[in-house]
Amino acid sequence: MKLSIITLFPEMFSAISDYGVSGRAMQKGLLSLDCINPRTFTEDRHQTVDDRPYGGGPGMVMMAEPLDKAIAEARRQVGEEAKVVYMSPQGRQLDQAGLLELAQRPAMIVLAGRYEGVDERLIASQVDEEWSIGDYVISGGELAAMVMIDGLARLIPGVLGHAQSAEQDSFAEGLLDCPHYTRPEVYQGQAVPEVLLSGNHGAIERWRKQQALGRTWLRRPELLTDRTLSQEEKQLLDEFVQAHKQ
Ligand SMILES: CN(C)c1cccc(CNc2ccc(C(N)=O)cn2)c1
Repeated sequence: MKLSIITLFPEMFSAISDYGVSGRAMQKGLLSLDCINPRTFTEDRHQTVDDRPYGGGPGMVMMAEPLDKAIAEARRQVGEEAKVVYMSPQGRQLDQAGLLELAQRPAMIVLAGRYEGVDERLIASQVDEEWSIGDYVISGGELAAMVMIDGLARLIPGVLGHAQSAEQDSFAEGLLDCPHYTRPEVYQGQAVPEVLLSGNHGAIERWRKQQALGRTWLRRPELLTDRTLSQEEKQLLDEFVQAHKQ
């Protein structure tokens, strides 16, 4: 996937280009990231990219023209058909299903706004989709863009080895994750659940599924209403609930 990011702070993106899964995806050429700074397209001495809001009110608004020119340059880089995505609290809430959709795209232009937002005329003329990482405001769209890019990077075929594969992500199944354990077998007097040491892969798979269902029921029951449970899953959850109520 070819990504072009419109941002006043390109250096921030080293956090995903220089580390981890997203960094490796870029090294493997499975993901490319290029940042374009709207300040490059200003003509005044102060390189002005923001100004006070019409109608008054706190803060500043990003001006349309430098962004328009930056997006035009981005289109030249990643192709005219790339969608322009704007990170904002007013956007569609990002979830694992949304990441799967985004990961299918060959290219994308991501607009990371600062201040109180962007001139609405730019949004109306250039933005295809608004996405939000959650119902809260942070100081800029950059961290939101990096969260989204990190999440979609691991879903790009070939990025994760089969050993880490994202298909088995519990969230890919609409459930919370099961508990995980590693050495030592006993830590501060707490032993690893016997089943995980049994080598019985069927029992281990059932236990993990039961734990994922049970923890979802305990912590995020609303996720279960959107999900039809198989007969076996219903049984596993009932067993968990009975044991929980003892
Ligand atoms: C209305 N307003 C303050 C605003 C509008 C647009 C961008 C920004 C930049 N900050 C962001 C960006 C995204 C998210 C998110 N939840 O994805 C949270 N904060 C702020």
